[in-house]
Amino acid sequence: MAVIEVQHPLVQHKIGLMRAADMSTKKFRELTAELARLLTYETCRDFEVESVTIDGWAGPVEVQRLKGKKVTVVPILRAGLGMLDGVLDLIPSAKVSVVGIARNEETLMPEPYFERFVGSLDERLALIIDPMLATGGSLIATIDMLKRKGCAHVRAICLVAAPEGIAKLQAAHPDVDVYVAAIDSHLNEHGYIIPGLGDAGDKIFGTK
Ligand SMILES: O=P(O)(O)OC[C@H]1O[C@H](OP(=O)(O)OP(=O)(O)O)[C@H](O)[C@@H]1O
Ligand SMILES: O=c1cc[nH]c(=O)[nH]1
Ligand SMILES: [Mg+2]
Repeated sequence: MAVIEVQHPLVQHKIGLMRAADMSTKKFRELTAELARLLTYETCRDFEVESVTIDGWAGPVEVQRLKGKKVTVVPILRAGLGMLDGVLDLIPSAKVSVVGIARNEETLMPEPYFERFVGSLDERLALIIDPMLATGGSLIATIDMLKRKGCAHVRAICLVAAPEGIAKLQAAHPDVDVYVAAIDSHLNEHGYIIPGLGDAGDKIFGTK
């Protein structure tokens, strides 16, 4: 498993902006979508292309086309929804599978409450999206669900990850690569990432 911390200056600038305490819901949501777009660009870097000849303005021209990779994006409710439009901007033909998981605030265990997957998961790359990888429980539970449905190729895109969650994910699913804007220092006693972003779901939806 690899965790790719994307070092692009735009990514690093925007994740830095997101750490400010006094940020409006509108701004936090916009930055979440922008980072989702930039991280998707990196996540698709190794997608296969093929040469095809088309009619160009000056005659036949050889161009590169994506080799028709089947993708399902998998937002983890709620916060993952904040990244969905950004990902679909770059992969507009992707199907969307939705997983609802709430982390129990006392035990920090993931509590799944919804799942709706598209068909042919065995033929698809699943691209899980969630801004926060903290203990790793929510992401691991989502990968477990996808694999039970026959999905063999999974990647994840997160904005911020904690070392504790990365280690747990690595042990549970060594085949899954994760693209992140930042690997932060540690989790606090409530399971929040430090320095982190705070509660991403609340910030995206304006709750609390
Ligand atoms: O790695 P973990 O320890 O599992 O924590 C990360 C999860 O916690 C947050 O969701 P939350 O459960 O707060 O739900 P929400 O998106 O509805 O706010 C976050 O969006 C992740 O899904
Ligand atoms: O830091 C954290 C940890 C879990 N969920 C969040 O939204 N933020
Ligand atoms: Mg939350």
